[in-house]
Amino acid sequence: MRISVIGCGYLGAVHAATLASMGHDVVGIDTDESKVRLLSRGVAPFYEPGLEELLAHTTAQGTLRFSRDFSETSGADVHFLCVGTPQSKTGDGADLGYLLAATQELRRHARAGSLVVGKSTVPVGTVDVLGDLLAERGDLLLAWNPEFLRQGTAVKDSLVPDRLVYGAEGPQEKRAVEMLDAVYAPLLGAGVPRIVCNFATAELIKSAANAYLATKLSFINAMGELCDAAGADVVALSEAMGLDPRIGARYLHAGLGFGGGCLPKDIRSLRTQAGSLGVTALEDWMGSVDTINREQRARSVSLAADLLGGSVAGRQVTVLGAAFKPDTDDIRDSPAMDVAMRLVEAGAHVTVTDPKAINNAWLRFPQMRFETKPLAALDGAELVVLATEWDEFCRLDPAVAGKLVRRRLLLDTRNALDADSWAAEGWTVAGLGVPGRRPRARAAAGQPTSV
Ligand SMILES: NC(=O)c1ccc[n+]([C@@H]2O[C@H](COP(=O)([O-])OP(=O)(O)OC[C@H]3O[C@@H](n4cnc5c(N)ncnc54)[C@H](O)[C@@H]3O)[C@@H](O)[C@H]2O)c1
Ligand SMILES: O=c1ccn([C@@H]2O[C@H](COP(=O)(O)OP(=O)(O)O[C@H]3O[C@H](CO)[C@@H](O)[C@H](O)[C@H]3O)[C@@H](O)[C@H]2O)c(=O)[nH]1
Repeated sequence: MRISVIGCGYLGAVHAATLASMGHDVVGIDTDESKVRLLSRGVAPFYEPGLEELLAHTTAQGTLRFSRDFSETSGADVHFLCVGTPQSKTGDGADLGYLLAATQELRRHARAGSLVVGKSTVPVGTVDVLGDLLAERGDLLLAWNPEFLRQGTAVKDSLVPDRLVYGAEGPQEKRAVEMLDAVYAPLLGAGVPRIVCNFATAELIKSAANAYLATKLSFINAMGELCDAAGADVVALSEAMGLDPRIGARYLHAGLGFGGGCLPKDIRSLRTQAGSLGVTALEDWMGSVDTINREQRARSVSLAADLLGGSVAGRQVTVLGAAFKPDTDDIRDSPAMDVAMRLVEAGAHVTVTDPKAINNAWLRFPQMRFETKPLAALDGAELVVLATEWDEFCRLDPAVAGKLVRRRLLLDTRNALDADSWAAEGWTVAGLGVPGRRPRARAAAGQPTSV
């Protein structure tokens, strides 16, 4: 099929490349000239494992191209809206300005009978607003197909998704579903489940999924606070809980909490939606999830001060990690950068290192020093803070690191390192929710776990 993808950021570029790899003829449209220039050469404008190979292949074989010119959408049968819906500057709701602008442009160029499909994450009711905009044309179809990919595994998540959700309604429903089935034929053929529902349900499925993940994370982090107060160990607690298949171990990893361009803004948007629709229990709930999450950043900074004898002022602190999670260069609402900034504000001299996110971070945070090599970043540190659990940091040799630092103090905010081996090299290791820090227990399948 001929497809246009409007908005080629972390979501759209991956979506465009994976659709092209499935055999579709795809044009990606973005207003950002530098992004379009890079993508057109088959170069990814951000770090996402597997994307560059896919882009290089599909642009070279001619099934994928990029443009700033909206008129290029006129040949497409299906258009995917993938522009940003960031938190609005005036409140916690979503800023729909990019989505409205893109829809208006598309209305001018899309050919009769083509299908407009939203993938951006939106507050419930947005599709109706876009539907009204498109209705002025009278010959375009509309569907909503929220996206669930995660950065860092976005290519795999797009090629092997857990499910496909189609929001479709009214007299257009049958045709919209047929067209989406044709787009996703290889995935459906491989057995990916498909759920067809109305617009409001499709919008809310996406919000609910992110809110649930965030809830799980804030729950375990609140339990971590309780563990700190009670002398218990949240790592063992989480592991034991996660072995119950009704609970599951994923998104139960306690530590610094969640960040990124999705979960934080999406729970705030859901909070606003719940408030405006009078569901105050959910509004309060989302508020608590957000508050607990933010508290992990403050707790980390106060633990850093405790480790340094009460204050970080004037101390040399190395923060391992800038990205909001491993395997991405994205620093949007990054817990790591938040902690680094709070340490700077408390008077510390902060050096940050990250395998991929330094280029995004150094322009925005001139108050700190950046190093691309972790060993160089450790030089002279009085405290090391692990804030993003990149493999490269988890593999650091505590003996080698110990020779570079001034003091062997480690705050592992992700509870990701093997505390025993660091302690064996003379390091004092602290973490969130692990007051009497013990090594992480790893349950072997079928064997009893002792912690
Ligand atoms: N990042 C993810 O992992 C992910 C996953 C699922 C859903 N989402 C949702 O997808 C949407 C996009 O997120 P993102 O992370 O890709 O954002 P992003 O900021 O990385 O990308 C948005 C892109 O849209 C472009 N753009 C803005 N206005 C435009 C216009 N009028 N016409 C064409 N292009 C325009 C921007 O230049 C940018 O490249 C959001 O609603 C987000 O919540 C994101
Ligand atoms: O056990 C865990 C798992 C994750 N995180 C943190 O949670 C945040 C979000 O992680 P993840 O969900 O893997 O990344 P995203 O790429 O933000 O993906 C989320 O947001 C996307 C955008 O809406 C959705 O499409 C995905 O389904 C949803 O997982 C990161 O800061 C992680 O460090 C933890 O602290 N502990």
